[in-house]
Amino acid sequence: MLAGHYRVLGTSRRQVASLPPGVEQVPLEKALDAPVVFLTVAISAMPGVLRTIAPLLKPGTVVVDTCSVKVYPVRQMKELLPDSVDIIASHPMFGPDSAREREYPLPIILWPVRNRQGRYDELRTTFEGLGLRIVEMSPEAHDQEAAFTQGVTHLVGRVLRAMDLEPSDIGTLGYRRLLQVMDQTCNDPLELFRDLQRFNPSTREMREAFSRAFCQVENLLTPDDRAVPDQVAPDQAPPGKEDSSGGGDPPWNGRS
Ligand SMILES: O=C(O)C(=O)C[C@]1(C(=O)O)C=C[C@@H](O)C=C1
Repeated sequence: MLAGHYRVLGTSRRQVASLPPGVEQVPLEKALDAPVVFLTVAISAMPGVLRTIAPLLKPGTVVVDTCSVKVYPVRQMKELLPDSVDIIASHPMFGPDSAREREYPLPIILWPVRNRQGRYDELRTTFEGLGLRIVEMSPEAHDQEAAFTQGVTHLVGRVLRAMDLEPSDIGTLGYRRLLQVMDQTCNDPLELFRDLQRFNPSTREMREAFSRAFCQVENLLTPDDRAVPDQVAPDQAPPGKEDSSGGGDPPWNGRS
């Protein structure tokens, strides 16, 4: 996204075979010479990466994290980066799969953590120029809201995958959308799922609310359903739906 407008240098411990167009792979020290350094590493890898880069950063550099949770990496950056560098927290609310859809202006969360050089507004304007929708939100507010939006989506996606759901010839539109949620979330590394749930202080509350809601919905079935026979007696079944096999569940269960 940025490569059309800026010189983008990327660094990695391994040689990256297919770089995005316009991105040049360089050694770590050279990448850290850039005026703005984006960290695109796993949430759980942040402390290690910050310790590695801290002594190499030049005064005045702006460090921008892109983690999917915000309270934890912001605390780590404040603790581990030198006072001479500025810090911006960001979370692009899209990734390689979702960015392709582009159904709406893609949102990016931004928050100026330390803005002594005053470059925050410049970055904001750059992202706006790229067509992104800027949402300014504190790390705490982000994590609370993201737990009940992105966090619950990844939880449901992993639960559906654990059920071994498969595409079906008679799949309804809703079912196909469920499979999309499953595929999109499980296409991300398991590490992202674990980190999203472990490092966001609000995801436990979300998972508890999810379990309670699941039980609540199950309970919708119990009291009344006890009055409804599991099997529909042949004389109650609609014409042509009699169970002639003499056993087993009839295909029609009285619900449409
Ligand atoms: O596009 C994708 O593949 C994504 O999974 C992107 C996705 C998500 O939709 O949860 C994953 C991580 C980022 O924090 C933001 C968005």
